[in-house]
Amino acid sequence: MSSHNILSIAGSDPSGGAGVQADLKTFSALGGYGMTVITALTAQSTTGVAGVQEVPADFVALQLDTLLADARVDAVKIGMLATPEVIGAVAKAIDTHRLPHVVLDPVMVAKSGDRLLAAEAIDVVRSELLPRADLVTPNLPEAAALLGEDEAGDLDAMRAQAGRLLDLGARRVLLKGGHLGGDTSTDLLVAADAAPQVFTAERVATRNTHGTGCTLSSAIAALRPQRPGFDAAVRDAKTYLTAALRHADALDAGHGTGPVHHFHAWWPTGARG
Ligand SMILES: Nc1ncnc2c1ncn2[C@@H]1O[C@H](COP(=O)(O)OP(=O)(O)OP(=O)(O)O)[C@@H](O)[C@H]1O
Ligand SMILES: Cc1ncc(CO)c(N)n1
Repeated sequence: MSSHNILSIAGSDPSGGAGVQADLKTFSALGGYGMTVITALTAQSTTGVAGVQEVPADFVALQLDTLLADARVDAVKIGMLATPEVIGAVAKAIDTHRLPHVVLDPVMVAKSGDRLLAAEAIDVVRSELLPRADLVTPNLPEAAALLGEDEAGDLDAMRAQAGRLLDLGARRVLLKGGHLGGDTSTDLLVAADAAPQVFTAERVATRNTHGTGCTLSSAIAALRPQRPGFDAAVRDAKTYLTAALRHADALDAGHGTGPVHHFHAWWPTGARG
């Protein structure tokens, strides 16, 4: 197979730092061919979200069915979903089209604090999407919201919460510890049928972290078809993200929380698979 088709189902971020724009840059940098189904437009910059225009669920379904009637998709990244109706349309497409390697980033709130998912939709993510995803990648606040618990404050609490997310029906969970602080940035991968794995990277000293979550989940989706399993895809995706964070300060894309840099000259060609 010459290339892999990677589908992003997500919202648009005009600043190019998050959403489908970040996803496409990531797919390209890692040797995938990117496709998109857009769930919402945001009016957004590095300083915040000024507005959200949701795409009607039947039009999300039409985008999915039109694309998937024609094209093979090798992995899927799901990001911003906005409404319960859109979640329903995406869940249906996963079943109807038997989508492979589904990576669910349960986006709820932007770095700026603005809501990207209706509060009443959290229950629907839990019941409709968690069991359909091959990997779900919550940050600490998202895991807490899905569980209806307080945020984990250390690695032990992360282990316990990741286990409870498996109990809710998730197949694999990558619980991202970026919000814990400290000198390192530690994420925990758990699955029902494998020992937990800890992925630790140096914490990059930058305020430009807009789109880290989008980038990580997209990198995992892009790499999964090129790797033997999710653990190898997560390991290499984290390496990619850390490098993209290291290059973030070279950009000049706004005055707030700037984006990470998908500059692939530094990504070793041999590692692209
Ligand atoms: N300064 C940093 N240096 C290195 N890695 C980081 C840094 N900040 C975050 N990360 C890593 O980036 C990934 C995503 O981080 P985080 O937990 O903050 O996700 P997020 O809140 O979902 O991001 P987003 O707001 O873009 O959705 C994780 O692997 C985390 O460990
Ligand atoms: C469209 C979009 N998706 C996801 C995020 C998460 O950071 C964002 N800020 N904007």
